[in-house]
Amino acid sequence: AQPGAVEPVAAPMRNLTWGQLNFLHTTDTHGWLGGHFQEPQYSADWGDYISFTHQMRKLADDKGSDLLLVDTGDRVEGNGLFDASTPKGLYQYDIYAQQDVDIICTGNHELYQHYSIEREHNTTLPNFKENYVASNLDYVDPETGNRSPMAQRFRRFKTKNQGLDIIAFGFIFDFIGNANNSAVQRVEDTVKEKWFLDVLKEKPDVFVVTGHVGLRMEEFEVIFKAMRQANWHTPIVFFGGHAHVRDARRFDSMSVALASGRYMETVGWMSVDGLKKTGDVETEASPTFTRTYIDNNVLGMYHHTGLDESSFHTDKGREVTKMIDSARKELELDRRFGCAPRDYWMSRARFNEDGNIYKLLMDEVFPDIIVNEDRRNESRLAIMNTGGIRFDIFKGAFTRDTTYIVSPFVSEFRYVPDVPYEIARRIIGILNDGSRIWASPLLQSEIFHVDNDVPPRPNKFMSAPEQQAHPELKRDAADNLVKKLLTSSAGLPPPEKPEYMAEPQRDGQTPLRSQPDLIAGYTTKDDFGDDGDDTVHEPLEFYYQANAFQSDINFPPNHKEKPETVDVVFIDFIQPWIIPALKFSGGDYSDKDVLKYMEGTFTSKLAEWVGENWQGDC
Ligand SMILES: Nc1ccn([C@@H]2O[C@H](COP(=O)(O)O)[C@@H](O)[C@H]2O)c(=O)n1
Repeated sequence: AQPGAVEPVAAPMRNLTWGQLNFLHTTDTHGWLGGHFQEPQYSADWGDYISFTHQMRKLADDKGSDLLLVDTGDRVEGNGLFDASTPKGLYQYDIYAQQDVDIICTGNHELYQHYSIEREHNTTLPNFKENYVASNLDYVDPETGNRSPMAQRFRRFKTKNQGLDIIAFGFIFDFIGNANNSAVQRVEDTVKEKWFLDVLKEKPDVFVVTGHVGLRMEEFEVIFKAMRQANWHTPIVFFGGHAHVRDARRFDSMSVALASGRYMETVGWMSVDGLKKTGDVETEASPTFTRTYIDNNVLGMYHHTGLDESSFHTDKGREVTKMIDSARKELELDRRFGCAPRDYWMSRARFNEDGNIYKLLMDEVFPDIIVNEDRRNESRLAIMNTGGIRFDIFKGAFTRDTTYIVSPFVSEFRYVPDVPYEIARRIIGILNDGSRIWASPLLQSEIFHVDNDVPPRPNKFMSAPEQQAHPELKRDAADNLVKKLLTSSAGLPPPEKPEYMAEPQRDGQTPLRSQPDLIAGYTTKDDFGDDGDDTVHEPLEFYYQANAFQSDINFPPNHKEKPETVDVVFIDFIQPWIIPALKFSGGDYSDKDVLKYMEGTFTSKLAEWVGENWQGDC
């Protein structure tokens, strides 16, 4: 682990089950190759992971089984190691490439910016060559406009020890926010293509579908159905991501899916037994599957390899730890901007309660930072999506690294000037509408005049991915909240507590407080049961948050008086929802009415604010 990281402590562990074919899975690492400095249970770095995979491959060789490494994208954006350099990723791509990943695909974060698509194309692709698979993603040459597959559409290979015949795919969900030097083909169209249908006629021992796709998203369903229609008898193992959660799903008796969390907190383990090898007597495979979510720390890695501090680490692993350490120094990631006076949580505190990160932003940060000198005296509503905040703030040092961990995006503030307050006040309620209005194609065409070909963009995409993946159990409560929001006069969440914020959700987990020494962490419940986490944890609390939050700035001091007009200021990412929300509120606005509000990104403004306001000791 990195120097300065807090040491993990031993915790009750569950063992891994090995099979004929085994997988280690990373996803949504978002630049956290240095591990977590303030959370010991996730403190292993990419160098430790390299040592771990080396030792696990040796174990596989000893057992005569096979081990494959999979990564399902979103390797970039979300940590100083990627975001703090100019250009972004100056050190990250090289550090990441020290790992031998057998199957790798692309996430949406590799595609938001023109620049990161170029890096994917000219750096990650050559680094991983035939291991990179892009089943529904094309690269568009910015000079010629020519469109060609980002990488091969599928990969066929034999495993090292048993010669198992594998056909692997690499999908991305139907993402539409990509820069124009890439093109994502809809999954439902891809599975009708000749090349895909031809591959399904083959009879490998296993299909491996990697995808930057949440396990419960429709895209995996579509792929599974298309595959099973063409091929009834081949086991299929899916590896997904994007949702930032630990999850496993059973599609049928021969097909399962695994998702392995986020931010290098989790290394996913999947084992498959009962496979039939090509050439075996013509009987059907009857595979069995196991899954484990490994907490990313060296004590767990020692446990699973049966090694210790003196025998576990490899030269290459140590070398990569040094690469990370020196990159962090070059980037001055430990430079302290201020000291957070307490913890601020994204979902471990209620939306409107002290200690909630959005409340901090609404009440303290926005009124200071959302200022355009020429319009300083105008009343304004400043709106941001909760998904724009990516991580909690822990009490203690707030560093250059923390800034990017909390807010990695290059988003800026825009505004629509002089909107009648009667219209503007309704926006926040509509953004947080828990009913299905945003998903209605009729509403899109009739009210928003959006071309019917444009798929609706559900408003939950403004919230944090972890919440987007959260079970729909809160829909009724969310609808009630919306009704209140739409009828409340300020458009702000009403003062009384909405039902769905009243009690924490534990993701259906069993409380384990009977064991006093447990560290709080993931207690996953998936289609396999509730024994998936390698470390036995005390459950974390989870409070549902709104999609977007709002600060009323420079309002008349007497709260009963309301301004005639306000500037509607918002983070650029949510423009696709702001304009329809304005229309829905009775305002005839379009993208043409949107102007830049001020210089600087939210990220830079947050860092300045911390520097000016959190100058205590830590
Ligand atoms: N510029 C951006 C980009 C993304 N978001 C938020 O992130 C969510 C997607 O996150 P994944 O890591 O799962 O891809 C998206 O739904 C937004 O909430 C953002 O706020 N600004």
